[in-house]
Parts: sequence; C-alpha cells; structure tokens
Amino acid sequence: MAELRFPDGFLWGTATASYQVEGAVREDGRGESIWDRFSHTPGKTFEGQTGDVACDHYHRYPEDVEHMARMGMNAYRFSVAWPRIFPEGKGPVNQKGLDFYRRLVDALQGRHIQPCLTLYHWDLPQALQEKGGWDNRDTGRYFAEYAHTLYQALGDRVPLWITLNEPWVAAILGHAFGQHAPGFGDFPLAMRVVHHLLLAHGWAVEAFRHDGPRRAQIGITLNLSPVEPATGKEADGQAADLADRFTNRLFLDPIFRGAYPELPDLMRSALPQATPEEMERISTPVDFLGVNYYTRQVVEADPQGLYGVGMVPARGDLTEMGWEVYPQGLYDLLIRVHREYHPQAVYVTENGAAFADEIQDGEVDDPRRIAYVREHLSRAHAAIGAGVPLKGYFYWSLMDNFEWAFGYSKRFGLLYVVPGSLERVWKRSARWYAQVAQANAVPL
Ligand SMILES: OC[C@@H]1[C@@H](O)[C@H](O)[C@@H](O)c2[nH]c(CCc3ccccc3)c[n+]21
Repeated sequence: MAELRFPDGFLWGTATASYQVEGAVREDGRGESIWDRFSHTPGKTFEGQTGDVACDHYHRYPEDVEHMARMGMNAYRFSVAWPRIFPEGKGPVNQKGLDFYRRLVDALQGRHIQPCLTLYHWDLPQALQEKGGWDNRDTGRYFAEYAHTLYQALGDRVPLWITLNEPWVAAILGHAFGQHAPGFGDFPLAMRVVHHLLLAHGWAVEAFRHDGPRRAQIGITLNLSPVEPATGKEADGQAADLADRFTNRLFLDPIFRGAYPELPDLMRSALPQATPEEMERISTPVDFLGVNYYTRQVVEADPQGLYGVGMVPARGDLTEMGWEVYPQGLYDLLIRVHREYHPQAVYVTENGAAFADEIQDGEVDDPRRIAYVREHLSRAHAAIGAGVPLKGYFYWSLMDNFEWAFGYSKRFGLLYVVPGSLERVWKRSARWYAQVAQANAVPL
C-alpha cells in the first residue's frame, strides 16, 4: 500500500495548554492568572465560559497519558501554569504546583512519551499584571526566574523546552485588539509588549545556557502563516509584504537575525528603542523553532484597513474557525523559514482543525479532520524531502478544550470531550492518527 515514510525517530505528538485543559484553578495553591480574570469578565468569552474546570486534566492526567500511549504517541507538548509554581508570579515556590508537573512528567516517561514543555502559554499570574504585566520589563526577569526554577526541577527529564507560545498573539490580541487577556486595545502598549516578551525569551534562553539541563534543547513557538496578495497588483503585493513583516517577521527577524524588520514609521516608533545588547540577548541562539501552522492569509491594499492592509475573507473549504484549509501553506512556510532563517531544527508544534463534530452511539466520525491531517502531513513530508530539518509534529489538540474567547464551542481534539461528564471518546481521527504514529508513515 502506498505510504509516506517519515524519518526514524520522528516525534508524533499532540499539544495542549495549561489554562485550556487543567481546570482545578484554585487547587493546591494555584494563584489567579490573567485568563482567570479575563474569562470571568462579562462579555469576554462565549456564553461567559471559563477554564475553571476545563477538561479536569489536573486530576485526569493519568487517563489522558494512557490515551496518548494507546495512540502510540512518542511525544506530548503541554504548558506549565506559571501561577501554579509562583502564585504571585515571584517569591516562594509552591511545591504542590511543581509536584503536579513532576507527576505528569513521571507518567509520560513511564509510557516512553517525550515531554515537550512550554513555559508560557498566555496564563500570566494576575499579581504580575497588577504590576504592569508585560508592559513592565521586570516581568521578563521574573519569567527567567520561573524558567530557571523549572529547569532545576524538571530539566533532566524534559528533553524539549519552549520559552513562549505565540508571542505575537499574546502581544497583539491581548494588548492591541483586546480579544485575549489582559484585554487592552492600545497599539503602542502592544508594541512595547512585543519587545518585552522577546527580552523575556532571551533571558530564559540565557538562563538555560548558563545552568539549564545539558542534554535538553530549547526553542520558541511562533504562529506563522504565509501571506499572499489577493491579485498581482503592485499595491496588493506591498500590502502582503507589510502584513508579512508585522506578523511573521516581527519575531523571526529579531530571534534569528538580531534586528526587527523594516516597519512603517508609526509601527516602528511604537517599538521601544532596542539597544545592541538587548538585540544580542533576544537573538541568543535557539536549538529549534516551533511552528504553529493553521492556514494562510490573503491580503489586499485597503485604505480603510490597518496600515492600509485588508484581510480578504477566506473562501472554499473552511474549518469551524472560518480558517481556509490550505495544506500547501505548510510546505511553503517550512521551505521559507528554512531558506531564510536556517533554524537548526523545526517542529510543527501545532497544526489542527475544528469541525462540527457530533457524537452518535458513542462514535464520532470526523472525515474532514482525517483529510486535514493527512494533507498537512503529506506537505510536511515533502518539506523534509526538500531538506527542511523537521523533527516532529504535534497535532492541536489531544482533546476538545477551552478555545479561549470561543469557550468550548470549538472542538479541535482527537478525543471528543463529553460535556458534563468530561468523558474522553476517541474520534475516528484518533484511530487514524494512531496508525500513522505506530507505522511512522502516512497511508495514501
Ligand atoms: O485556535 C487553536 C489554537 C489554540 O487553542 C492554541 O492555544 C494556540 O496556540 C493557537 N494558535 C493558533 C493560531 C494563531 C491564532 C491564535 C489565536 C487566534 C487566532 C489565531 C491556533 N491555536
């Protein structure tokens, strides 16, 4: 039977994030995060839904690890909730919070599943937000101390470390568009946050190099998407180039080239004046780049748009998020990043889709998700063939979970989570993905 074989040792995993799956928001000394505050603020999330209980992963993680093992996963990407380790963001360590992640890592190792630990997936301790949050440079220092604490506690058992998940989203959706916590609509603030998040990343990598675990590797995860002009018109091409600078290159360039990309004056002037040593720190070499890919962006010149850029509404095969299913974009993106930024290694740290999954007689038949993953894996395979050092793929997400402002209304999981009981039910895509992982090959 025709199949696409992946390199030996390729990582097959799924991804989750602390606030989206754990629940137990007041348990064992956990402090409040900005997402607790935001989700409990009326009008911010779908039907006022919150992560208070989520998937109750905090208590059900043994069962969830068992599901991963039965799927034949050899890796699992999760994030640590900073407020479990430091309820006030800094100060004395909350041992019970650390113990949860020690138990989780133990359970994963017991099933030969490699942990991939994200230090920050948006759940900043609320106590730090009250001191300015990411607008305050001190937050980056506390982040490095938090990172150092985890390196010491888990370093010899966690091979892959990610400093930040999608700093663009944390900065722009959280501080310019107000759709994410902490919910500000202040563009100059958002650009200061861009720089402070990058400094935090640099301090955490420096701490890792200085006395982190020897054999482990550290990187950062960026949300990246190819930007294409709506037409061949010059103005549309310029709009696409600007959108690419503001979304993809805003982080790729500082991290891999030590300098921000050229930006329009208004945007540029909102960025703090970065000193050479700050750009040196930000571009401290990483061992890998994590790529979160979901779809492409199509843009056009639009005088009414932000900086004259208009997003062309996606058409054709759309997911429940309204995102175009565009597998070719994964290939194009991986090739571009490889050729222009030369990361030592690349992981697809997120790729997945929400569809209108329905459970019938205990079964969830999700052919569109199987097609989505098969098509994206075939492009990932082609990218490897073209020389991209792609080492692994993490499907977003292991299970249906709290999809930020959309609450539980969007289901990305391979496991269907039954409302109320929170029972996990394998979707057909879970069985399909299990075959891929066990064969280390995609059936065509
Ligand atoms: O939306 C699905 C997932 C989230 O559940 C993850 O927490 C987050 O890392 C993540 N990033 C993206 C792509 C960038 C994006 C984020 C938020 C909203 C729109 C696009 C999609 N996703």
